[in-house]
Order: sequence, then C-alpha cells, then structure tokens
Amino acid sequence: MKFGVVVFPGSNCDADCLHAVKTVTGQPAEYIWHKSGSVEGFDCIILPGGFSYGDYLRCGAVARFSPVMTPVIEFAKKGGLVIGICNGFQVLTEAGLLPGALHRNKELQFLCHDVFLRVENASLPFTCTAREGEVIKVPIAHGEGNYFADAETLQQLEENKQVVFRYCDAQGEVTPEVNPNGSANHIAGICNQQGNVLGMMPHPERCAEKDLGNTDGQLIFKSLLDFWQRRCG
Ligand SMILES: NC(=O)CC[C@H](N)C(=O)O
Repeated sequence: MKFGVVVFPGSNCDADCLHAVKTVTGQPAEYIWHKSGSVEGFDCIILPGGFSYGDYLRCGAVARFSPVMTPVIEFAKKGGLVIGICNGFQVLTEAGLLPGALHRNKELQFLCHDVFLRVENASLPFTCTAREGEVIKVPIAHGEGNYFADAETLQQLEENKQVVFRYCDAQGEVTPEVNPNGSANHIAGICNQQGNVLGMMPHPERCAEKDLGNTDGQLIFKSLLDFWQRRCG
C-alpha cells in the first residue's frame, strides 16, 4: 500500500504525516508536490495540515485550485482513499469532496490542545480497527475548525453515519462544555457518502508514537492498512 502526502505552499504537517504513516504502517510513503498533475501509483492520499497559501481568502480556498487537486478529485470520485487533516479537511470542503464548511472557532481564537473524540462509525477504512463508541485523545491546532452545515445536510450526515468523530469528554459523553470550537453536532470529522473520503480537524499524526506520549492516532493509519490488506489479501 503506497501513501502520498500532498505538499502545498504553507503546509506544515506534511513531514509529520509522512513520518507517522510510514512508521505506523511500515508501508512506503512519498510527498506529492502541489503542482503535480497525477496521483498515479498511490493507494491513499493525505492532505496534511498547515496554512496553505497563507490561509488567504479562507483556509483551503486557494489550495483547492492547486493543479494536484484535479487528479485528487478524480481519484476520490473513483473510490480512492483520501484523508484531509485539519487544513486538509478545509481543502476537501472547499473542493466539494465533503459537505459543509469550517468557520472561525466560536471564541475567534486559535486552539492548540488535546481533545477527546468518540468514534461514531467504526466500519470505515479509516476506523475499522476501532470499536464504535471508543474514545481517543488527539490534539487540535486550528483557528477555523467550527464545522457548519445546513440542517438538511446535518440530518443526512447523521442518517448516513457520515459523522466519524465527535468531540466528547474522557468518558465519551457529548456535553456543551466539550465542544472546543462550536462545531455543529460536535462534529470533529466526517466522511463522504461512499465512505472513502475522510476529513477531520484533530491531528492523528501528532499522537502516533510512544515517544510523543500518546499513540491514539495510530488507529487511523492502522485501520487503513488493515482495510487494504483485507481487500487485497
Ligand atoms: N493545523 C492546521 O492545519 C491549521 C489549519 C488552518 N490554518 C486553521 O488555522 O484553521
């Protein structure tokens, strides 16, 4: 299984993503430059976090028009596995691969701390090694992570089990105090209807090895490998 990590001007989690995915899965991973016109040969594309194009206009709004996004969109539409983490999630909503938008955090401040997430759908390529309702601790680091979608879209997301991660407390309870950025329905991560595109604001690559004091983020990378091996094995 080969992973590709897209590098936009202003990406700053690309190296962490490449390191985490290689270390956790033991699989090959390479950078994909934003000017690339192809994603051929890759089995999973990661759009990493950062400040692509300086967050000008809106986070992800310029990156969405990078040349690489044409093959990424095509790849996703054919069922290819795509994960957008933080700025990558913002790029995916701007590109129309995921519904809704990420607004400024409710307190209008950049937030950088651990949060607890409840796994709401454990039957996806990104979560298949998890247990539904499992609680994981993962750091957030964003200024615009306040997930917004209209009522109809939110209803569809809930009905189709497209809400993948929800902000919760350490026990898995979803209460108003544990919604760091004001996201609708406490949404921290969603997938598309087909389940092959995931966007999430928290950073699993920042908590994927023992030396960092937290390995909860491994779940996503391990699930991808498990899914791939079962599908191709
Ligand atoms: N870590 C990130 O990817 C940050 C995303 C974006 N620049 C924001 O502040 O919301």
